[in-house]
Amino acid sequence: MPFPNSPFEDAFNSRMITSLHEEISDTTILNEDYEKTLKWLCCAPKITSYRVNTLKTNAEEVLKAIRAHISKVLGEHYIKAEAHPLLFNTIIIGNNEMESKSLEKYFKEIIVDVECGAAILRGAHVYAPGVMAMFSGTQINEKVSIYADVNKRCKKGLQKLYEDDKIFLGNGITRMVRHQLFGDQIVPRVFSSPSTKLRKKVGQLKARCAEFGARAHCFEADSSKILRPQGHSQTRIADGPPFSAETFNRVLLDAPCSALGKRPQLANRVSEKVVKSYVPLQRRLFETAVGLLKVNGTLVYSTCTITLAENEGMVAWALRTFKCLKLVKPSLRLGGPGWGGTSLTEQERNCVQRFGPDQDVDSVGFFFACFVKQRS
Ligand SMILES: C[S@@+](CC[C@H](N)C(=O)[O-])C[C@H]1O[C@@H](n2cnc3c(N)ncnc32)[C@H](O)[C@@H]1O
Repeated sequence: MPFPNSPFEDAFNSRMITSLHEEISDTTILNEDYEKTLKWLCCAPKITSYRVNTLKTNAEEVLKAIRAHISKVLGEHYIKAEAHPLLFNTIIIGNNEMESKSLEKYFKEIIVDVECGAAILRGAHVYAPGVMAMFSGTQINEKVSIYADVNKRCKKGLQKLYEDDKIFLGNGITRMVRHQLFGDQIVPRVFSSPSTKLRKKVGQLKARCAEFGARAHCFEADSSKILRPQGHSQTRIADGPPFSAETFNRVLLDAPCSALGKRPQLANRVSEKVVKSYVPLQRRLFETAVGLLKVNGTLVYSTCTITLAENEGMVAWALRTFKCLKLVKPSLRLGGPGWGGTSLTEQERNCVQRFGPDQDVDSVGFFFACFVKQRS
């Protein structure tokens, strides 16, 4: 089947994307723009950007190494790698534009889940846990065609032709056989608890910071509760949260969000309740962030979603709620203006940056806004 025009089911309430939290909005996003956005979400970005660690090397050196690797492995001019025209530490690698439509299809098929399918479309190899079905008798080093199970109905371990809707992703060569993928018996798996995982992540982050001579203080806390109530004595940052008001010069609130900007999304069955659950959390985190920020300090709010409520809606709410905040326009502009339909003026909509189908850079869908805290 062809790529879908929307990652959502027919019953999906499109107003979840274009309406505001609680308030009624009359968003000016046109139906055709909305449809274009949904189609854009289904396909993979045409580029992948990498930020070069300039403490270790520079973009030119990395670019040379990448180009040499590409030409050795895939042949000259197969994939383009370029320096970003405006960001000195960024490299852009183009997607292989070879049309999967023109590929020969093999008799033996591999069915993968939609998450694995999305990763493959971004250039990943097929990873074993994502495989749902493989013909019985498939040997190592066999040529196979790979499809995504777009309706999420394939039974794990299926060994014959999967007849439900499936999207052709490309061809590959098998490196494992069925019993390695699915096992002969059910093997219990031990999952680490979220806090074990988090501690491991924190340990890795600290080690990376130490490698570059940076001092990092990492704390495990609910960030909506890390502002010390007024009247309590000042503490040192190293002592951990809660922190006193006006402690930080800069705050990056890369907020938990509905992540609807992820690309590609072949099928997304997110519920209305889940999408709506983010704004209250984002508001609580925002309130803490403003409290922790010093006067003249900078706050950046960002999401990787496309909903009006979590993006322009949050900015409009923040400007109404915190009179000390001034929305500023970053000098570098790569994204487009914010959507209409909130109390933001046109000038304010031109201060935020929204990344959608109309930008020169074909990124994932995301949004950011930059504020400076003034003396109230
Ligand atoms: C968009 S991600 C941020 C990713 C991060 N900037 C990075 O580069 O790894 C949002 C993160 O917020 C975390 N989160 C969600 N609720 C939180 C809370 N109440 N306090 C602190 N972190 C929270 C999520 O676990 C998630 O890791």
